[in-house]
Amino acid sequence: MSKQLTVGLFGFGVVGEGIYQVLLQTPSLQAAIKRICIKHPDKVRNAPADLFTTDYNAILNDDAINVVVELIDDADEAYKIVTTALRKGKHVISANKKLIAEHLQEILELQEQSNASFLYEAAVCGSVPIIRNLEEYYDNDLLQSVYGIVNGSTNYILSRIASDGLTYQEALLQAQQLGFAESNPYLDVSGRDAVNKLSILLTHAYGVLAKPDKLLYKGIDHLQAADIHYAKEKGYKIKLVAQAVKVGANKIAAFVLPQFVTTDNQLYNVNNEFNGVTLESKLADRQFLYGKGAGRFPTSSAVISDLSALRYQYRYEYKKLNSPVEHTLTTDYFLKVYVGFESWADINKWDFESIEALYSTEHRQHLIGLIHAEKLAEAEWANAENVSVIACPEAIVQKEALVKKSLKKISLQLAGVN
Ligand SMILES: NC(=O)C1=CN([C@@H]2O[C@H](COP(=O)(O)OP(=O)(O)OC[C@H]3O[C@@H](n4cnc5c(N)ncnc54)[C@H](OP(=O)(O)O)[C@@H]3O)[C@@H](O)[C@H]2O)C=CC1
Ligand SMILES: N[C@@H](CC=O)C(=O)O
Repeated sequence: MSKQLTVGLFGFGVVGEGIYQVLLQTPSLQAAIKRICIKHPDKVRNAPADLFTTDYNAILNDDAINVVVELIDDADEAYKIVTTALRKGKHVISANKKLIAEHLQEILELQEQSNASFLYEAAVCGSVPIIRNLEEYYDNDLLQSVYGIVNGSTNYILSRIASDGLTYQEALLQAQQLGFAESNPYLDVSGRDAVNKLSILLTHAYGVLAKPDKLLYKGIDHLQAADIHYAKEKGYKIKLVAQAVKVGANKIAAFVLPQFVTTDNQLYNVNNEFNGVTLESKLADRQFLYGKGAGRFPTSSAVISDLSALRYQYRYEYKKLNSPVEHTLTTDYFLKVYVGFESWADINKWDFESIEALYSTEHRQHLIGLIHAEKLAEAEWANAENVSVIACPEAIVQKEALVKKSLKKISLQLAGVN
């Protein structure tokens, strides 16, 4: 890599403008932005007008630009930019988890051919250096689980509702105003952003390439006041948790669900836009990474770290994709879940292996039961607006444990459900 990094920047929004400001104030990085490509030329910008263009080729065809930093909010256009830049042999840094999760395999092949680096630390957990940690430090055979809060907006919303009594709409609006939410916040609240990040984590943790739509996920958009109330009563917090957990020899259970978190779980104290990831490994036991997961400067810090890594020709080696110990995803396990609903017609009780508790009030009911992960993933009822699904604190129940558990199981009849 030549001494000077000459950067073509795509996007001048929350993160793009942050990078511009940080680079101006950090000459030691020896990285200068030569052009900035944006979408709307008429917007007022806090930077000289002659830097801006709406023409991709002003960056992609400029041989003096050796690094493309892609920070736009349109994953389809980002795909075109990133793949063209790699084909042209430019190094690429991106924060676009949707693009990465959906196209990683193809981009890896391109990267191989072009010999350029493609780095994306900002795409998962903002300022928290989770990707490089998984890539460089943890062996996939020793890593038992990776679980945590990987979306800042939903954590902000849930925190503000629980601690300040904001409504869901008020809290979401604040997350948008503070620059945490995606341009389309449905990506955040539906759990899609978190599952995109989980898909990326699976590659770096276990060498598993899994498209996000193959993974079980639910968001926080169907939670109701009664669910928040139940959590408070029990002393829990509700968090949107992404998990990749070994459930058998080289088999990984991976999903994103709202979850009741107990006070002894480190995630309990991860609030607002902060993210936190717990890594469990055979030798080290439990380790915890914590930091801001969204916002202008936390996200910029990860992009800057990638820029500076280019100085020493850093590339992800994807060692675990080539590891002799191959890990695969499984959906053959059970989940202990809380399900809130209005009437029995809203759900299919026969999908549950067992129901161990049932509570009814005038307006809303909820049950706690065991359901096979595949059944939960396929159940249409579980996506209905008036149905909330929340994982219990110890969510995963393996098949082997179920045999013992069934001795204690309270049947549908005993729970009063016919
Ligand atoms: N905000 C955050 O905390 C984090 C964001 N990210 C990711 O970073 C990326 C950027 O997010 P953020 O800065 O928040 O988004 P913003 O919505 O704030 O900014 C998006 C920028 O992209 C530009 N843009 C959109 N489409 C095009 C296009 N076709 N060609 C050129 N420019 C385009 C917009 O141009 P214009 O200004 O003209 O409208 C705007 O400058 C996203 O992928 C996001 O998921 C990742 C981690 C954290
Ligand atoms: N919208 C995302 C931004 C960072 O990835 C989030 O809230 O986490």
